[in-house]
Amino acid sequence: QSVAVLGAPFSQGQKRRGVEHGPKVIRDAGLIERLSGLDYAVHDFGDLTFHYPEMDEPYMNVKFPRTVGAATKKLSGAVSRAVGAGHTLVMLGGDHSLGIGSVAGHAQQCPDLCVIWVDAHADVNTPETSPSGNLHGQPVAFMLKELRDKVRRSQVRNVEDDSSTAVPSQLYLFVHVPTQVPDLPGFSWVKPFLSCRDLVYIGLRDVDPGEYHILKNLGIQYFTMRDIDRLGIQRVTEVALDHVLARKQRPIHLSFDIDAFDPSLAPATGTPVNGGLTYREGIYITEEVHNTGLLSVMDMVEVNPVVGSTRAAVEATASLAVDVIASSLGQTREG
Ligand SMILES: CN[C@](CCCC[B-](O)(O)O)(CCN1CCCCC1)C(=O)O
Ligand SMILES: [Mn+2]
Ligand SMILES: [Mn+2]
Ligand SMILES: [Mn+2]
Repeated sequence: QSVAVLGAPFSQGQKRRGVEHGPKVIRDAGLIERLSGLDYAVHDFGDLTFHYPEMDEPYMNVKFPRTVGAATKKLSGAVSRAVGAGHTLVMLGGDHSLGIGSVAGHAQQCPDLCVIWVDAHADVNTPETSPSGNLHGQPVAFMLKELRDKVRRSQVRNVEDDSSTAVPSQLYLFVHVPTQVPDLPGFSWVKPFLSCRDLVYIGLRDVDPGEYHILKNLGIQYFTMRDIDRLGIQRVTEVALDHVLARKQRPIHLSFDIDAFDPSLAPATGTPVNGGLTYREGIYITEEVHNTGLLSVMDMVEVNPVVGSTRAAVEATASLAVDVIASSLGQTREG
């Protein structure tokens, strides 16, 4: 089994500088060595380079749409090629807007994939619902088929009129559900590919009102930190995995935002939220994902060394990221 590592030093999905240095600090924390120790053939693809369009004015209050669209398009090609070459892929961010490219590229190779989104946030704002306009809070919205134009047909009953000529019974009534994700400049390449039943969240604790409505209206399965308090991590992980795998075993895309952890463990991140995963809870999730034998691509995003207040804080966050990746790929606590 071979593992590929791909860095995506990208930060335009949010405002804070520094998250583009995520790949470097995670590598500096010994990622390649740790993976080599797990008897994988490890291929380090290095870091992508992104080209920044000169003009990239906000569109509908969305920041840097063309830059994010171009970066995620490039990432999707690289991810598709790596998966197509038979690698299990680790994508190092960079901010979570990269998830659009990572999951889209994976879906090109594995259209029946499921997504496990471990995060303090749902990242499912649309350009209309986003309070910030930052695209790292919107990636999931661009993946979901249920958030795009839907033409629904409902057959109109056959109506006889007095001239006894029946109205053609094939008269259709087109109901046009308003698009919730408009076409952004730079995003024309993104065709929605994921059904909301193939997605599950773990770790939510900071969800915007618009996101909450989307989660509820679409019936998306999610487990908040309160659910973990009530049910415990074992039950939450079991039900979450069952939700996406019971019907059908298929490749897993694990998109892991380091801010899923409590800020005391992962301080070097752009949008920290109190009351996050303990070390053991996070590691348990990744052990269970590994044990499915179905992990195909994982993202490790939002490590921002500039936000970390001290070197120790940065190193603790980067080291945690390495532990999460190694555990997802089979490192065990039992030897
Ligand atoms: C919760 N939604 C936020 C954060 C998105 C975090 C992205 B991630 O990749 O780190 O998960 C925050 C919106 N709030 C900002 C502060 C005021 C209230 C709204 C957004 O900007 O959409
Ligand atoms: Mn995120
Ligand atoms: Mn987050
Ligand atoms: Mn973030």
